[in-house]
Amino acid sequence: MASIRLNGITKRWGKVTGVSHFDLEVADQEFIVFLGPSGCGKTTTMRMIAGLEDPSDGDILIGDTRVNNLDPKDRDVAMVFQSYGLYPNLTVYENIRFPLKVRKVDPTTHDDRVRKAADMVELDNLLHRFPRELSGGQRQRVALARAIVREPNVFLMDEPLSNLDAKLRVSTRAKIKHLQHTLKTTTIYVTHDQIEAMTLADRVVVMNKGKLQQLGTPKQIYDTPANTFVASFIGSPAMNLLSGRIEQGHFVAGDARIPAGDIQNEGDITLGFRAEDVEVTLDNDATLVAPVYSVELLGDATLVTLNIDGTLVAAKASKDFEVEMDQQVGFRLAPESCHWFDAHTGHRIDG
Ligand SMILES: Nc1ncnc2c1ncn2[C@@H]1O[C@H](COP(=O)(O)OP(=O)(O)OP(=O)(O)O)[C@@H](O)[C@H]1O
Repeated sequence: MASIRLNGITKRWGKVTGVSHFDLEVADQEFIVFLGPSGCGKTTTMRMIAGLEDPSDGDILIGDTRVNNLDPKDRDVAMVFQSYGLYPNLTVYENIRFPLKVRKVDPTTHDDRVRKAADMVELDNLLHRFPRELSGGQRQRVALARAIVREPNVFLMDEPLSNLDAKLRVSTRAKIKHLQHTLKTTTIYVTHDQIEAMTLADRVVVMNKGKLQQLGTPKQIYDTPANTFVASFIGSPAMNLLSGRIEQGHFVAGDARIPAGDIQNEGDITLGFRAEDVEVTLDNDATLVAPVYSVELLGDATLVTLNIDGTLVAAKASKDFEVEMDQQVGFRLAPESCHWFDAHTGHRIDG
């Protein structure tokens, strides 16, 4: 078991900066997810922790050891990738056993360890098969078992679910969460899927353009996004963002006027609010009225998109809410559900 510390990690290739001054402390046994769009530096950061990439600046510590100069094999981390990386000519059993042979682990323990790891990912009756005889989900479970069998200090997982179909992704996600809970191995998991991040992580690291945007529990990131990037990246649908200004206690955008509560910042501002915090209504006394742009039945709710002065705004209504396209519907938003962001920097303003 181990903690991980990144102090001012930077990675440059010539003029390209992949990761910039990145600081992070991961507690022993913690499950950390790196989340961000393609190219934000998630994989590069993870590869530096694994030792597959040298940082241009900064220190990496696993436990109390500075590992910058250690080879990957000496860092005691096990990686699981999107592409499973299995040996096609070895059976499932031998694939799982492989890291034990490479590390010259006492051969008398191999059988026990392989079977235990296979059992954890429910592969115990497929041990004789070859990778070509397995489904994608089963192959990914072999890759997981091969990481587990080593009993490493740290798991590094890079988009391990990306090649699986939607249903398998959900069940394998639950398996990974359960495994980490059982094994209590410090884990860093890379994804661009915010649902994966929110469901798996103890804490999420949101990244953009090589920089850390916010570090927090899924709830902190969802409830108090640090800036408009995080606000627009987390949640499904993402937070609505409207540009406008504060005038006499109201947020004003075009003809729209929304009560703004206690916010003091007169002038340009960005208003953020979540779809589930909007009340759509057919009553006459709504804050404002706007035409319906689209209606989507989600099963447990109806997603109504309104066109507020050219900006599309998502609102979640009950599953029984019936409304037609282009119909005018009312919109209400409680001031306590408003998030405020600086119009220029995008940083959160606490009202
Ligand atoms: N060997 C390299 N040489 C130059 N630039 C690189 C190299 N590897 C990565 N980059 C750049 O560094 C940035 C971060 O890349 P990285 O692979 O870490 O992103 P990512 O967040 O993992 O993206 P994805 O989700 O697409 O895998 C990108 O702009 C990428 O083009």
